[in-house]
Amino acid sequence: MLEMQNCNVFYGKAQALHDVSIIVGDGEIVSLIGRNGAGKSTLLKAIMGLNPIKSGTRKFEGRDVTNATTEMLGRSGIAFVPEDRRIFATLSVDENLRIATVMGRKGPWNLERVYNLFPRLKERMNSRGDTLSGGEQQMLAVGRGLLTNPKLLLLDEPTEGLAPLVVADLIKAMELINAEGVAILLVEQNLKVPLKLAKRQYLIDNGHIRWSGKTDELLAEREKIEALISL
Ligand SMILES: Nc1ncnc2c1ncn2[C@@H]1O[C@H](COP(=O)(O)OP(=O)(O)OP(=O)(O)O)[C@@H](O)[C@H]1O
Repeated sequence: MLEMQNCNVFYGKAQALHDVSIIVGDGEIVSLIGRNGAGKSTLLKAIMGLNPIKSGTRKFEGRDVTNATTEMLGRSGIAFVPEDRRIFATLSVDENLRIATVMGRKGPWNLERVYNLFPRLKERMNSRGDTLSGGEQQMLAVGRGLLTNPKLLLLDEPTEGLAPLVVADLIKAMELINAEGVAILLVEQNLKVPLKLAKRQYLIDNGHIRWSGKTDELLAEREKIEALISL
């Protein structure tokens, strides 16, 4: 579905991604793991067209979309849920969601289905964005992404800083979303959630993909991998 090949990304003169190649197959959940500052958000933004790719290629569903804009990539079916969630503080939960329905593609996800997936959002539908807990904000951000009816959802550290019970709810939600055929590229700093959800993993460090493989291969090399992400 998504194929990034030999991508190089710079901030000014500083190179943030070096020859990064990553593939997400149809309906797959793939994780991108790495410590603080490793280049995870930079790669998600490069996939979404928010960071220019200086050299390398981006393909989506077999088409070369290296030169596509963020809007074009969104219309093709990629949605990005950023780390800071970008909730509209003065709008209610319901208003935050309705705005996404205006921007979205046609498809199976609608307001009712998002409220079914996250009943807590329904309970809080009239609450302002700035009164939500971290977990509620994350649910809202994911719900908003879904309302664009993506084929691929890019999630930047969705469980960071959340209580274990909320993380468990989000894991269930991600499984349900994936069961509906939506592929997920999940960025996390530690292995906990990726090991539960993803069948394949990439490890990024200092802008380089240092390791990639199946989750059971990762488990066999767990100590080495944990050393790479915890330094
Ligand atoms: N807008 C920017 N301008 C300049 N340098 C940046 C910018 N954004 C990120 N960087 C640098 O690029 C490198 C990769 O940062 P990035 O945010 O992609 O890391 P990350 O793995 O997502 O980390 P985190 O877990 O902190 O979000 C870091 O050295 C960071 O300082």
